[in-house]
Amino acid sequence: MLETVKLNAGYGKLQILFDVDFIASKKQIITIVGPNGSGKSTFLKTLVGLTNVISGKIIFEGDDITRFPPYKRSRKGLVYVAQIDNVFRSLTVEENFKLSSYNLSENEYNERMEIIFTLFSQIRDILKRKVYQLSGGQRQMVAISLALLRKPKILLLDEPTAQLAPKIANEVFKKIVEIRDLTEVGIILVEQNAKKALEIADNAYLFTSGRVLFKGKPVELLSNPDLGKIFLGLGV
Ligand SMILES: Nc1ncnc2c1ncn2[C@@H]1O[C@H](COP(=O)(O)OP(=O)(O)OP(=O)(O)O)[C@@H](O)[C@H]1O
Repeated sequence: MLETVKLNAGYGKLQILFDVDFIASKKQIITIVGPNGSGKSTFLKTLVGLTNVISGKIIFEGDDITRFPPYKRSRKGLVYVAQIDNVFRSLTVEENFKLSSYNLSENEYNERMEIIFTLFSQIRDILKRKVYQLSGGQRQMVAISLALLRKPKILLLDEPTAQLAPKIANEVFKKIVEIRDLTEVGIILVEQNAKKALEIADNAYLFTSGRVLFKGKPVELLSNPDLGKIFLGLGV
């Protein structure tokens, strides 16, 4: 469904990603792990059109979208949730929803909100609250809900559990699993919290220095002493 072929990309002339071959499908969680600075976020940004592609291809649902502007990719269903500043903090939760849905009919809006309320039942109770009053976990749930409002086919999550307490982080991971199981959405998950993110994944990638060092089943990564210890600090 989404594929990159020998993708080379970076910022201006600075190349960060080298020959990245990658595949993601609907109803799957693909987790990308790797040390700091290995290009994980840059890869997500490249998928949504925020970096400079030097060569290679990005294919989404049969279309070559390598040169598409970001808005076209989003309209096609590639929706990115940034690590920080992913919500308007001075607005209420409901105002954030309304702003993100300006192009939806009332029916479409209500339909999608029902899905969101099913997945995130507590959102109903915080609709009138300003985002800056919410906990980190609630804020992250709102950010993911806003992305779901845009009817993604593939959701790109950049460290959704960053700065969250372990218990709250676990709730976010649970929600990510529910999104996979209850919708058709595919999820590409970039995480520092490698162990947990690999445990919920269907497939895994390990990036180092902008290259794919490993791709395969997460259990192989979790149980590989060299990869786990050296790159992920898993202590296996
Ligand atoms: N806007 C930018 N302009 C130039 N270089 C950048 C920019 N953003 C990131 N980089 C560089 O790209 C490299 C990869 O960074 P990236 O954020 O993609 O890594 P990462 O694997 O997501 O790291 P982390 O886990 O620390 O978030 C780093 O060397 C970083 O300094």
